[in-house]
Amino acid sequence: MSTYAQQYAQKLCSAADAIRHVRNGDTIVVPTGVGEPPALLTALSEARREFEGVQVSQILPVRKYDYLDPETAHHVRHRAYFFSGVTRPGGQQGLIDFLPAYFSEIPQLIRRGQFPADVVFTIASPMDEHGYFSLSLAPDYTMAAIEKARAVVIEVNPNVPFANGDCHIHISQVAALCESSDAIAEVGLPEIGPLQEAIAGYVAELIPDGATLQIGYGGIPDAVVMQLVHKKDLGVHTEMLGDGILKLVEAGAVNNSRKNINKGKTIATFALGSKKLYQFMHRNPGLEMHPVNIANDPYLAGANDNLHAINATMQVDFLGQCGSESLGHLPYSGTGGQADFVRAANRSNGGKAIIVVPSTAKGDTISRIVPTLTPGTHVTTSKNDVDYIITEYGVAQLRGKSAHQRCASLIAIAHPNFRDELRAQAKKMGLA
Ligand SMILES: CC(C)(COP(=O)(O)OP(=O)(O)OC[C@H]1O[C@@H](n2cnc3c(N)ncnc32)[C@H](O)[C@@H]1OP(=O)(O)O)[C@@H](O)C(=O)NCCC(=O)NCCS
Repeated sequence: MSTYAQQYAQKLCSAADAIRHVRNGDTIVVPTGVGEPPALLTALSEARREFEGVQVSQILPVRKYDYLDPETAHHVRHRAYFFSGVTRPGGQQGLIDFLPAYFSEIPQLIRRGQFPADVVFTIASPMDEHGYFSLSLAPDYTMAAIEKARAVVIEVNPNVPFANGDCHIHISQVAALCESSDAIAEVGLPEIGPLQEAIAGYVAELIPDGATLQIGYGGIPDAVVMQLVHKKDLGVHTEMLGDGILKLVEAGAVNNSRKNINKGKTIATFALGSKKLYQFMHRNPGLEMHPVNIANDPYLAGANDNLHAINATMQVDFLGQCGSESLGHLPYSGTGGQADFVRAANRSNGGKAIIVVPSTAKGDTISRIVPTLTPGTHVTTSKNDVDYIITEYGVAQLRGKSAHQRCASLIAIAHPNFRDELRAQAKKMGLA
């Protein structure tokens, strides 16, 4: 038996035993989305009443674990870097606190000790012959937390791909490990209707052959990629690797040949999609998974010419300020990498920062283009960063434009039912 295999055997235990590395008052850092380790979080949930003051910090939890029970929050409590469907109700009721940050800066906040990281719980691929595991599904802020943590506890699952990049941990760095074999959770592509198609059509017109893409989170960015399958020589430098990007690779639209950095490689920091996507990641020389301080760094991503960043928002005011993460004061998601990639695209030669938004919400009863953001709205993309806003009625290009010009361009792409009212408001505000 190799020394690595011996260490593996010594550290292997049940999930119930592995979680005993957690002490009262600890913060456990868990990777984004499907990087979460279900067996460890289930064991923590079962034993939660035996702990006091433990926090779990994560972006986008996928499964609903019992530790989220508000009755036991003084034992184990979630603290969100970004809300998902399972944590949003708790966030909106004030039961789950959140940590505002740019995704690219979470590793730095962890390294500086401003975001605590005492223990890491992560899913991992099986170990290779050199003693390494791949944290391919989400190296994001997890690699920084591993440097800082007292104990790294991993859940080894044969369904986790062994991907390339800076996403590996050695057996010598692991305090304990357990094994599981459940399928990795799958997240399908959203339904694409006429509205999504219309917005995606405008976006596709702005993207030239040879562009490098960042595709954001939400229904419309996914719809956009379907209209890019006939483009040529596209590159990918993104935060989230999803099935949309896989479709572009399969269609031959992506070859990364015209990137200025990481030529020939697709770059991402977490994956969320189908089993097929996870299999595509396995030992794929055309893909590298990197920590988010690399993947989302605006200077690095923006070193690629023609970087086109496509992200979604929920509300846009007359200056172009985007509220992409809350509904008024109620948290909905988080900043994620939106501002990172808007800034990256603004730095890139020939780049474009594109924000997509349906013109209305709630069955055409609410305009998403508004004179001022709803009080309490968290601003995700600022007026100085915003560039293209696209609705199903067209494109408003805002960067370099005055307040009056921005207001007129945004009203022109608002839903027709709201345009007169918005013009009247603009007059009152001295913007028309
Ligand atoms: C904005 C964001 C939440 C979009 O996700 P989405 O699922 O496409 O969001 P939707 O536009 O469908 O809106 C979500 C819900 O809020 C409602 N909503 C949106 N805007 C609204 C508004 N202005 N007023 C009232 N309700 C609104 C929608 O109706 C929808 O409700 P429903 O689920 O009951 O239908 C998501 O893109 C995000 O979190 N962005 C910030 C992070 C980011 O961009 N990261 C990029 C790198 S991956």
